[in-house]
Amino acid sequence: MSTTQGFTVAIDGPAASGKGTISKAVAAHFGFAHLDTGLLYRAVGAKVLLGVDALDAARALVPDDLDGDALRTPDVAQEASKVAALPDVRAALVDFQRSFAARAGGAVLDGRDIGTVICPGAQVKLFVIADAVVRARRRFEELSGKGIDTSFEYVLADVQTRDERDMGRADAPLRPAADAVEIDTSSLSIEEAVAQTIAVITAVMGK
Ligand SMILES: Nc1ncnc2c1ncn2[C@@H]1O[C@H](COP(=O)(O)OP(=O)(O)OP(=O)(O)O)[C@@H](O)[C@H]1O
Ligand SMILES: Nc1ccn([C@@H]2O[C@H](COP(=O)(O)O)[C@@H](O)[C@H]2O)c(=O)n1
Repeated sequence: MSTTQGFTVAIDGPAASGKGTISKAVAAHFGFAHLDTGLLYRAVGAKVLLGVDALDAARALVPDDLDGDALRTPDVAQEASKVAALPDVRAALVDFQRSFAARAGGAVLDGRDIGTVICPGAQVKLFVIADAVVRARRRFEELSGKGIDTSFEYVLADVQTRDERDMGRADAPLRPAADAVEIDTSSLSIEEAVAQTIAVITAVMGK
């Protein structure tokens, strides 16, 4: 393939599986733009916690709402996964994600339904998984490192509850696209996971 115009990499997977870390590194490697679509749902969830109606919040979302460590807490994550089960909220966020994917120069989007619903025509689809205890340990260490007061048990419960809700919802449930390549990061270093992903993308670009 001689151009990256409209080249889309869709990376889905359960909570804290490493998809954001991989996406950022891959975007930097290829010079693609990156959108962490979980931030859209987290931003809506954070507004709901402040008393705003979920659909109003989704419709009024602006890029500035997607910044800040305050969106990274387990409480906001839980609310994000509740609002993410509302079809109207999901529908309100589709155009923004598809416009991002279509931008010139290539794009990486990570989330839960990128390969199945948002960008079913993506040139590369990955499904990143890892053991739940490994994921919770990594996320707990990340949050502790940022000074966020939580416990491993609380983080594990957050990850497991969200996975169940995300897989069980009727609209755009978390699942791999039929043509997704699975990457299990349980016993991979970040460098190994990124290298595997770059190899998959490079192989597709060379076709
Ligand atoms: N292969 C790996 N080895 C060790 N730590 C990792 C690995 N991949 C990711 N991590 C760490 O695990 C944590 C979760 O990773 P990351 O934020 O990329 O997951 P995510 O799937 O994007 O999460 P979310 O569902 O919240 O969007 C981070 O602290 C990250 O540095
Ligand atoms: N494409 C997406 C992305 C995210 N969600 C929901 O948001 C929650 C938070 O996402 P993180 O990636 O930041 O963990 C997640 O649990 C999902 O409920 C989604 O539905 N679709």
